[in-house]
Amino acid sequence: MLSPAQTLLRLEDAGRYASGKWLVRGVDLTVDRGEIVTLIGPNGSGKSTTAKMACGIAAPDEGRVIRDPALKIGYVPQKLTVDWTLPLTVSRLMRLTAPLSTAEAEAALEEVGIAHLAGADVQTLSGGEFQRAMLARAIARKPDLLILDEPVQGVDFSGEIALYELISEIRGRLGCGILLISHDLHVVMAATDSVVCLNGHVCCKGTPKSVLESPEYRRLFGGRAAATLALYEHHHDHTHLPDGRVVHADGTVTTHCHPDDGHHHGPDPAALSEKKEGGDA
Ligand SMILES: Nc1ncnc2c1ncn2[C@@H]1O[C@H](COP(=O)(O)OP(=O)(O)OP(=O)(O)O)[C@@H](O)[C@H]1O
Repeated sequence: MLSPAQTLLRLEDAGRYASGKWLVRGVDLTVDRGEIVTLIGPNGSGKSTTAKMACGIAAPDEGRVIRDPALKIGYVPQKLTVDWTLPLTVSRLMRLTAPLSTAEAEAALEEVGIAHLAGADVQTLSGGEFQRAMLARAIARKPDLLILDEPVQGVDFSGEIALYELISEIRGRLGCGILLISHDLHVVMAATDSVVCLNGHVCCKGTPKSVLESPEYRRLFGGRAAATLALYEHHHDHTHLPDGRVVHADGTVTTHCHPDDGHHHGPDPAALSEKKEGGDA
């Protein structure tokens, strides 16, 4: 059970195994009501797999994913499988997978600022408009938890800022928790309460402020510490090979990696795992 009423989702040592390899392992994270938790990490580090475990599309093969069965989840996947040869209006996109009243659809489109595009063909939307339509679809049923897998794809820099501001506003209005996946921590930094960095497992985590201020972070990034983007670019102590094996900094090759397997020589993750200090960073 999730004891504090505020905790919406908890992953405990969660891992997913497929095609003979671990896609991600040892993921511990919680999302509380009203909190934005951001998952960052390089390509293939397990962010989407973690998001799928969080929303129940993929079951963990080890560890646990705990959430109230009655929890309403709004999910924006990284990829959408749609037959684009058929015309699809925004209004129809809203109802593709779930029944929705016209009033609910209109209210959600209004909330994300694209009510005027309800009748537009989805293929004619700009990158920012499309992401807003996806967001509208996810919030239409007033979810307790929003899971957004790279919600700023195809959006330019100023559009990204506007979208993250909108996501923060939605969190305030709905009072929901948000699990956000992003490559661009430099923009998302201001809009997140807590950051979890993945590299096949949890590499480090904490509030953006605590991560930026920690000696471990400064040791990792040196003179670039002020550049928040560096958190995403930092040197991981191992590399994942295409066949699923892992090359560690000491040259050892193993079939998998795990924080406790004795091959990891980065900063003590516990030192970065400071609990929320109160207030948004
Ligand atoms: N169903 C699957 N079967 C086999 N391998 C998979 C499957 N799904 C994902 N993978 C692999 O697992 C790893 C993690 O994938 P995942 O999509 O979670 O990474 P990601 O961090 O979201 O990457 P990106 O930033 O590129 O979107 C990748 O190496 C991917 O190729």
